[in-house]
Amino acid sequence: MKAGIVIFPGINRERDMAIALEASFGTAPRVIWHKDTNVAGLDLVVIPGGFSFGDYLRCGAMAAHSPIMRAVKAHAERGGYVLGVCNGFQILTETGLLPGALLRNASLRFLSMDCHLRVERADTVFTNQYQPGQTFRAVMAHGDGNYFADKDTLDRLEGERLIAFRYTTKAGEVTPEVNLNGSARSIAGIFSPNLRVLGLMPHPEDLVDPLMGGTDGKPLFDALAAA
Ligand SMILES: NC(=O)CC[C@H](N)C(=O)O
Repeated sequence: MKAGIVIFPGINRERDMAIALEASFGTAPRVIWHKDTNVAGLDLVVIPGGFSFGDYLRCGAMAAHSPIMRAVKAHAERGGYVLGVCNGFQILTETGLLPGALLRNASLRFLSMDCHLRVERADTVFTNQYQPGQTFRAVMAHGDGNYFADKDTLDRLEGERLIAFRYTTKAGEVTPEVNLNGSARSIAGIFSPNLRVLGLMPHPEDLVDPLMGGTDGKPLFDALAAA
């Protein structure tokens, strides 16, 4: 699978994402500037985290209108893979590739800390190297990670099994105490209906090497590399 990373002004997590992808894929991802207009030849488009356009207006709202996003949308409509992490997830919701929105954290504070994610389904190209129901450690670093969608959308996401990850305790329990940003139904990440677009707030790329303090995020990149 050939991967590329899209960069917008203010994005700052592309190096970490490139290192994580290269460690699993064996080749460096293509780097694409937001003013480019095509993603031809790529199987996977990754939108990394950061502060695109300084988080002005709303996180991800301006990036969603960059020229490259038309090509990313067409790529997704053709059945291509897309991964959005943190600001990347926000950009995917603003683009309409994933439903809902990421609101200001319930505490109104920027949260920078470890969390545990429960794997809600492990039969996807992104998650098949985890076990269903398994928890893994990830790092959150965001001001606007409070996932919101209306009740019908949340019911549909649950009914169609499109919730990828939930914030839980290490033992896998959903509790309000560990849903630190206040996300609806403790949702940390969701899939598109064809399971080829994944957006999540915490950063799996932060834990892909023992030198980083853990490798809990590596199975996600290994799974993509093996697809
Ligand atoms: N690490 C990130 O991508 C942060 C996303 C966004 N700037 C926020 O604070 O919510």
